[in-house]
Amino acid sequence: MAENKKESGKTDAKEAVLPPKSDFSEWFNSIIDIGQIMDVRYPVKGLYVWYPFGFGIRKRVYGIIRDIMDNSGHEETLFPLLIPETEFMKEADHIKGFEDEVFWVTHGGVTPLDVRLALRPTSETAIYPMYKLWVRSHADLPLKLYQVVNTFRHETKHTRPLIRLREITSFKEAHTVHATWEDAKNQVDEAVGLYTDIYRKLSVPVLISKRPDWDKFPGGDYTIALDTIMPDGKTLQIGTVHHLGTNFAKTYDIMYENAEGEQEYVNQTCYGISERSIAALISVHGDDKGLVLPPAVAPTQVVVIPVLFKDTTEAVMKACNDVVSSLKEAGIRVEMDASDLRPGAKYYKWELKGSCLRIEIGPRDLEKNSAVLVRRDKGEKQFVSLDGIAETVTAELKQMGDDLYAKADEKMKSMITPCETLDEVTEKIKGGVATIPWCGCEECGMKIEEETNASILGTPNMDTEIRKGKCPACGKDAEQIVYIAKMY
Ligand SMILES: Nc1ncnc2c1ncn2[C@@H]1O[C@H](COS(=O)(=O)NC(=O)[C@@H](N)CS)[C@@H](O)[C@H]1O
Ligand SMILES: [Zn+2]
Repeated sequence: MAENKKESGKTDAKEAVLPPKSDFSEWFNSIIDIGQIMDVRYPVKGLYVWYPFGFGIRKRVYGIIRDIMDNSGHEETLFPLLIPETEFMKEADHIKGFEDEVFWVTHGGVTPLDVRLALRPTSETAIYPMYKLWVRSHADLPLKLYQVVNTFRHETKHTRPLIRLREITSFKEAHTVHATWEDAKNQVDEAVGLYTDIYRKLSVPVLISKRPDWDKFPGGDYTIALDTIMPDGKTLQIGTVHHLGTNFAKTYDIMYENAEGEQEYVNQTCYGISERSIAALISVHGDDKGLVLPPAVAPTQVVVIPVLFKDTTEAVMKACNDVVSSLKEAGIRVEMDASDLRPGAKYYKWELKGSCLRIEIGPRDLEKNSAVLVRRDKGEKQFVSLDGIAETVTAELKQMGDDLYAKADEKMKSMITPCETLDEVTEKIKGGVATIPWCGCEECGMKIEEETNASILGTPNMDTEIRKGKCPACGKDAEQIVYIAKMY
């Protein structure tokens, strides 16, 4: 699809002006549109349409996710979308957690269905009846499957593209089965590590915490969550890992014969990531000019722009074509922009689209066998030799991914403030995350959330965060701290 031709209905980049990133909410809504990520005009609330450019980012993000899942003993599969009410309504806590959110199919054509079918909000109740048929002995364990599907949740809170959808189009859910509680705990820890690796490849820093009991997954034992801090200081939950214990095994009667020949309930985990991963990378790295995409997921990593003058056009075009071919040979996603746009308009267009590097070549560069290279995140001009340009660019792209992570990680850490009183917390969560001691009892937790009008994300998953102090709700000695923030 030619970029500068006005597509039917698309907001032309020149017309719509991107608000400054400091007005994050408006910036995000605008970048989704003029950055050609998703079209929000689909006539069903909470459902959005991927533009091809946005889908190109999604394809690479989920390529990274699949690569990490496939190389850590998981197998990908696919379960049905529709779940019979009889199966869906089996696990009491799970039902309570999802009954307000589930969409039901009640008719086949004009014929009412004798059993209503749920559109999967998540797939435990589709998968676990099959796990009961598949798991027989400890030799079948561990079973580690995942799928990337669309799921449906009738979200009542404010829906938002990529952040809170009613059709979650990119729901990667893993469901594992183990012989013991300890094996499942080890899998939870492995999954947290895999998610951390995924987000490191997206250059997105994460806060890892154990959710308080009142916020764990419905039907689970405990939940470890990965959050990131968005530019407006609110946190976005971008991954969750749940230890399910034997809860679902007892509900769905999933048993295995142990080495002593006895029947035992299995222990399970499940863990999910959605297109919030894309919301996070767009939000954390973007700037006033538009998208800043980590090279690993940018549809166009390099744009080559010829600087043309009448008498040197042929030589410059040849040099540019040579650069494009050598970068393509090195596996780099490169485009040449030889359109008749003015150079300034070209820079604007490719900066908005988040291409990582711009290479300009004009007659003066040719005389020195060099080119001008400009990195999207830094903006400075570098003069590089045309010799070995593919190696130079490959190294620069790697460096950019590392630098984006380091910069975002430093920024996130600067947005976390240790506090002693709830008034301090209420102040600090306007621009980030507060930490405060907590005695660990639910009543105090509820009181802290109420007084600060914010959420307890949970206790840091790393022991490094131990800080002794007094629980602000009851004054007792507290051995742990909690993260508190406004959440999306
Ligand atoms: N409405 C939504 N829109 C976009 N992403 C969502 C939405 N609801 C949840 N998510 C994302 O999906 C992840 C997994 O969802 S969940 O409810 O926490 N966990 C599960 O459903 C478990 N079955 C693990 S797959 C969440 O961490 C969150 O990042
Ligand atoms: Zn307390």
